[in-house]
This record gives sequence, structure tokens and C-alpha cells, in this order.
Amino acid sequence: MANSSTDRHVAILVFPFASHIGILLSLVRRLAAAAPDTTFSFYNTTNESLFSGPNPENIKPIPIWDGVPDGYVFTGNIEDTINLFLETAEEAFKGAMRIAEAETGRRIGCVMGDAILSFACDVAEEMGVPWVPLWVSGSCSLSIHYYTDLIRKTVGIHDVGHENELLKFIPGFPELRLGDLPGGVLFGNLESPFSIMLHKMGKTLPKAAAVLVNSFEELEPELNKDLNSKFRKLLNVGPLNLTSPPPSPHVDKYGCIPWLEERKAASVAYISFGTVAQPTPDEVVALAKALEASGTPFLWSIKDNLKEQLPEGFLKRTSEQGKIVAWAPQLQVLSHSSTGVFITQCGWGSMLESIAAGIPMIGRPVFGDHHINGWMMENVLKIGVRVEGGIFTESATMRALELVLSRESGKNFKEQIGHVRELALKAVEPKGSSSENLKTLLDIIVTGQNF
Ligand SMILES: [O-]c1cc(O)cc2[o+]c(-c3ccc(O)cc3)c(O[C@@H]3O[C@H](CO)[C@H](O)[C@H](O)[C@H]3O)cc12
Ligand SMILES: O=c1ccn([C@@H]2O[C@H](COP(=O)(O)OP(=O)(O)O)[C@@H](O)[C@H]2O)c(=O)[nH]1
Repeated sequence: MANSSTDRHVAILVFPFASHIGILLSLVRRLAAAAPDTTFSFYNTTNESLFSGPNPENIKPIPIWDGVPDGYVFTGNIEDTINLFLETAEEAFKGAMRIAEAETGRRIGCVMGDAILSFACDVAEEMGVPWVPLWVSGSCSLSIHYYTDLIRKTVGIHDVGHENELLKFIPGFPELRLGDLPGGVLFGNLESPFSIMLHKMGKTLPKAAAVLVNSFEELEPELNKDLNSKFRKLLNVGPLNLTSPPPSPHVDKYGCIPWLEERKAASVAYISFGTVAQPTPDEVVALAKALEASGTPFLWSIKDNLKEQLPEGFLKRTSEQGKIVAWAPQLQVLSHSSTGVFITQCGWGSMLESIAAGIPMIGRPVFGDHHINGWMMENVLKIGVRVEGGIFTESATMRALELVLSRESGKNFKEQIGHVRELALKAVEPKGSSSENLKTLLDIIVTGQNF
């Protein structure tokens, strides 16, 4: 028996890696504020910092096991840790959901969560409640996971050597290089739990009451039109960095903003590769040489282990030109008037943040959805370029900096991303497409209607 709308209980299943957690929590904060009588149990491996800031009281954090056995020696490869988590996740979540129902005294009436956790569909079916997954990336990568079987059947599975072949049969993709597909579709380890989970997700999504995407309809109209015909409901509810900004602005621990204040307008290259990806040590050297040779002011968020790879004397020679930090308040940096270009790995969250700030990009995709995100950025949205050859060299990086920062082409990129930014801002206005979709979502999860 489903609860009444005054004592609804929604379970939120988290994929606790990369920026997935924060994106999902930002949506749940928005829903919890709009539905104060509904309980949202949020199942995550221990991550106290997430709930250190102000949170609606109707979000109940529920700890789950991360799947790492006692005494396990980490390999340093995040995919190994992800695979450990995925191997025990279904039972861990089921147990935690029973605890949440006992502690709240409320039966779970809807199962939401990261779309990667597609076993949640079976769990919801067993409970007789709707499944509402959130894909934290864009419709471009989501479409490829939906069409994975067709792609494999048509193209065949390859290891290497076919990267430059073109796909021309996926709706919404006029043509796409095989090398730009997410890992685990045709290339890479197709048998890893992570790849298997993404493949299963693509086949399970049509059973969802609604598929949520961290994007906005106007960004990928052709892709959304096709996926809308394949799923019961496709709801673009983003950009979530705009609809649901973090509860408290990031602390500027390393003084990035005061440093930017001293720089000329639109002159600074901000560099970051997200929370997981890293360029190779050789590329760190090439990027550093290009920045020094071009004289481009730079703000570089780089993990300490890579900082040691910087060229001898680079930090001293560029002490007036650039600033190196271990972490930057990225939203505030991208929004600062001194920032002129974002050198990024093309993570979806970072790309949306760059669009919201109106900052053109230079992309160096690393793994996952980065390549297809970079393809969108360069070829469809035309709001930046990917570095020639796909890896940083001194010459290719200097050409990209010149293209985006100092030529007429740079003005075109700035103008174009201004148009895309306007579309994003319009989508999250009270009558915008994403705001309307959020209302539909609330109907589904709170009143149990509209699906
Ligand atoms: O943290 C990750 C570690 C890893 O070994 C692989 C991935 O892959 C993906 C991924 C794979 C395929 C796909 O279509 C999308 C994503 C990861 O997702 C992260 O999603 C973020 C959404 O804002 C962002 O796009 C990141 O760049 C992705 O890495 C994570 C990992
Ligand atoms: O110095 C940094 C580096 C990254 N980020 C944030 O970390 C997230 C990275 O997400 P992205 O989609 O780029 O990739 P992921 O980390 O999921 O691989 C984004 O929200 C960034 O704003 C940040 O705040 N400061």
C-alpha cells in the first residue's frame, strides 16, 4: 500500500564516485525543499563532508558498505574500486532500504538514484513502486548506452585500429568517430562490472517511470526527440549547477579569487581535469611549456602528485604569470571576469559549468563520456576546440590557446557560448523547460501520479 502524499518516502541510490554524488544530492536538495512532507533517504558510502553544509531535514543520510573487504590493498585504479562497490551494491542497498523504512516508519514509495545502478529497476519492481533514474551526464552519452547493442551488432567489437571509422546510423548523431564513444561500448574492458552495468542500464531505461538527465532540452534537441520516443518519459532537469547550486559556495582555500582580481579581463586560462582524470606526466610538461611560451596567465588546479612533474624552474619562472592550486572554487573561477578559457577534460559537470559561465573551452578528453562530450562541444555546440591529436603537445596547445584567446575565432566562440548560456538560463527560469520537467518529476515521486 503506497503512502499518502503526506508521508511519502523516496529512496535515493548513489553511485559514490567522481562528481556523481554531488550532482545527485543537488537534485535531491531541490526536491526536498519543494516537498517538505516527503522523506528522502540518501544511501551513500561514508562521506560526512556532503552533509556538513545546510541540508533540508527531510533528507536522511543512510550509510552503506563500499564493498571494500578488510585488508584490501588499493591498486590506485579507480575502476577496481568501482567494481568492488558494484559487486556488493544491490544487496547493500536492499538492506539499507529496509533499515530506512524501519527508522522512518514509512514504506518506500519510489526508488530514484544514479542511472548506472540499473539493478534498482528490479528492486523497485519487487517493491511495486516506480523507478526514476538520473543520468548525471548528457543525452549524447546516454543515447550511446541505449544503442550499444545496435552499435556492436552493426560495427563489431574492436580493440584498436577502427577509431577513425564513422557511425552514421544513430539518431541525433550526423556522424561520430568510433574513437569518440565512451569506454566499454566498443573499446576497453567490456567485461568489467562497470561496463556491464552501463550496458545493462542502456537496456533497462525503457522500464523507468521517467529518465532524468542533467541537461536541458534545448542543448541536444535531436537526441532528446529520439530518446523521448524510446523511454516512457525523458525529463531534462538541468543544468543542476544552475537549478540547485551547492548549499554553500566553495571555500577559496588558496586565494584564487583575489589572484584573479589582479588579472586583465578574459585573459586567464583556467585548467582543471575534474576529480578523477589526470593528464600524463609528459602532457603536464607540454602544457606547462605552452603556457610559459605563450605568456598566457593561468590558474591551474592540479593534484600534488602531478605538480612534481612540472618542468625544472617552471614555478619560479612563472610566479608572476600563473598560480598553481590543489583545488579551486571552480564555479566562482569560471564566473570571474578575468577568466578567458577553460582547459578541461570535458567532464559533463564541468562543461555545464563552463556553459553557465559563458567561458569557451579547450578540451583534452581522458575517459568515459569525455570524448563524446568533447565532440559535442567542438562540432555541435561550437563553443571551443579539442586539442589537436587528442593529447597536449607544446605546439598543439599553443595553437589552441591562440585560437580561443586571441584571434577573431575567439570572439566567435565567446559569442556562441553566450547564446548557449542564454538557452541554459532560460531553461531554468520559472516557466523554462527544466523547471516544468521538475514539476512533472515532483508529481511522479510525491503524489505517485503522472507516470
Ligand atoms: O569515476 C569514473 C571512473 C572510471 O574508471 C570511469 C568513469 O566513467 C564515467 C562515465 C562513463 C561513461 C559515461 O557515458 C559517462 C560517465 C564516469 O562518470 C563521470 O560522470 C560525470 C558526470 O558529470 C562526468 O561526465 C565525468 O567526467 C565522468 O567521469 C566516472 C568514471
Ligand atoms: O579544482 C577543482 C576541480 C573540480 N571541481 C569541481 O569538480 C567537479 C568535476 O566534475 P566533472 O564533471 O568535470 O568530472 P568528474 O570529477 O566527475 O570526473 C565539477 O563540479 C567542478 O566544479 C572544483 O570545484 N575544483
